[in-house]
Amino acid sequence: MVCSGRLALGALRAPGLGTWPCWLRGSGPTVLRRLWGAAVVRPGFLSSVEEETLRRELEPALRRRRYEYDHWDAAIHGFRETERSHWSEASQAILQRVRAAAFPPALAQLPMVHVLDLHQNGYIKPHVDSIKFCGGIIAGLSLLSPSVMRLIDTQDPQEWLELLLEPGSLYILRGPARYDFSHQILRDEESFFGERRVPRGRRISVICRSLPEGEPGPSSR
Ligand SMILES: O=C(O)CCC(=O)C(=O)O
Ligand SMILES: [Fe+2]
Ligand SMILES: [Mn+2]
Repeated sequence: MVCSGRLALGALRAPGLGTWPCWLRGSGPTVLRRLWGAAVVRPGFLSSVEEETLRRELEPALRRRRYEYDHWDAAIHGFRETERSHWSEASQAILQRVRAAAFPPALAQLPMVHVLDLHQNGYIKPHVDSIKFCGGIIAGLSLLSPSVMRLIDTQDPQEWLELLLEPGSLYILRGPARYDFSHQILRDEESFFGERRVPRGRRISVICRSLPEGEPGPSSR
C-alpha cells in the first residue's frame, strides 16, 4: 500500500516503490533516503487474534505493577514494564516471526523480551538506547493504541522522520536509525502525524533487541 501524492517530499523514489509509504513522513528527501531500510514499519504485522493473544498473556503481569512517573531524568514517563523469557506457544510463534523479520539469522539476540506499558498520559522522551544493553537492531510490536514515533538526527535536529505506529504494526530500527537518530513516542497532546491527529491511549509495546556488541552470544558461553 502506498499513498501517492500525499508526501510533498519531492521526487524521491524508494527502491521498488513509486512514492514513500503513508506511515512515514520526514523533513525531506535526504532523511528518507538515509533511513530507507533502517527505520521500517510493517503495518498489520499482527493479526487481531495475535494481538489479542499477546495482550491477554501480558495483562496479568502488567496489572500487578504501578505506572511510574517520578524519575525526573528518565526517558520514559507514565509507564510500567516487565521483561519476559517464557511465553505461551502461540506467543512464541509470534515472536519467532518478529525475530525472523528483523534479525539476520546469525545475529545474537537478547533472550529477554522487553514489554512496556505506556499509560494514556505516558510518553517517551528522545533517547538513543544504551549500547551497553542493546545491540544494533531494535524491533517493536505495538498493541492497543496508535502512536507516533519521532526520530531526530542527534547531529542535526532539522533532520527528522516520523513513524505512524498502528496497533498490530511492527517497527524495526537499525543502522543510522538506531545510532544516529534519537527516538521518542509523542505524548497525547502532541500526537499528530502531519495534519492527522493520532489520539494516544494506553499502548503496550513488545520489544526484541539484538545483543550488545562485544557481549558473548548464548552459543559462545
Ligand atoms: O515503546 C517502544 O516501542 C519503544 C521503547 C523504547 O524506546 C525503549 O524502551 O528504549
Ligand atoms: Fe528506546
Ligand atoms: Mn527500558
